[in-house]
Amino acid sequence: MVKVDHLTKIYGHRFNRVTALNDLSFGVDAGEFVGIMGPSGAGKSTLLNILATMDTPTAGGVWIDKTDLSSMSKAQSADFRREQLGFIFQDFDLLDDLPVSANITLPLTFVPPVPSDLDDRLQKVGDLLGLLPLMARYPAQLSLGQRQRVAAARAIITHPRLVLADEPTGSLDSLAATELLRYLAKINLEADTTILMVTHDAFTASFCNRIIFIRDGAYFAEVTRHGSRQDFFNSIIDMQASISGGRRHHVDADQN
Ligand SMILES: Nc1ncnc2c1ncn2[C@@H]1O[C@H](COP(=O)(O)OP(=O)(O)OP(=O)(O)O)[C@@H](O)[C@H]1O
Repeated sequence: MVKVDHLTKIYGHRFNRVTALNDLSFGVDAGEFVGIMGPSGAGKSTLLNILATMDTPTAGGVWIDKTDLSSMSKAQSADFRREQLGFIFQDFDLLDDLPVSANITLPLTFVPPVPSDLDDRLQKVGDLLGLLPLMARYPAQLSLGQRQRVAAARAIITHPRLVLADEPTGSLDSLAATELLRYLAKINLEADTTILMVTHDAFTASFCNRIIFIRDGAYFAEVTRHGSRQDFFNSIIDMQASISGGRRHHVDADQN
């Protein structure tokens, strides 16, 4: 589904060069919920920007469902972004003047023709994300967690091949974060949506099926969930400790 192939991104010129991504390769299968972790400056945002077709690599390439991102013009990239990708970012980006329902359907009403099954899709994502009672409200009348669920609904109403999430729980308290993560796991399972999520947080990452760790722009290691979420959480903490050369300390995944 996603192939990141020897991806390198160098910013700046000559005396001021920063290698943000350094020959990074990995793959993601359809239906996976993959987390990307790594220390600050590891290249996570750079990777996400390239996957989102917002930036281009210096070398190497990315394929999403057999589409070579480098083969597209700017206009094609914009269409690809709108039609094939869904985005969930930390600061929701909802339009204050539109009710929840119109915020969710925005990616489908923005560029005509509006699909004939718009109401049906709205009903389905509203149901999936527990938003049906909130459809007539405006963003200002929602909690932060509810707003982020609206953003998640908006991200999947187009039936994207891939959802890219950047610290989606960053603005939420732990209760709202847990709720959102349960919904993301549900989207992954029930809507059969492939999700790639960048996060610093081991608790957030423990809702994924697999975590890819990057350091200094290069692949470092990965951890796959086999047993309980608590075990997976502990493995993530271990790997975070080893990536930063520190010692591990386990805490309870549900009290983090
Ligand atoms: N536009 C840019 N120009 C020059 N250097 C950049 C630019 N964007 C990022 N970098 C550098 O590239 C490296 C990777 O940055 P990136 O933002 O991808 O890391 P990150 O893993 O997302 O970090 P964080 O966890 O702190 O958000 C860093 O050294 C950063 O300073």
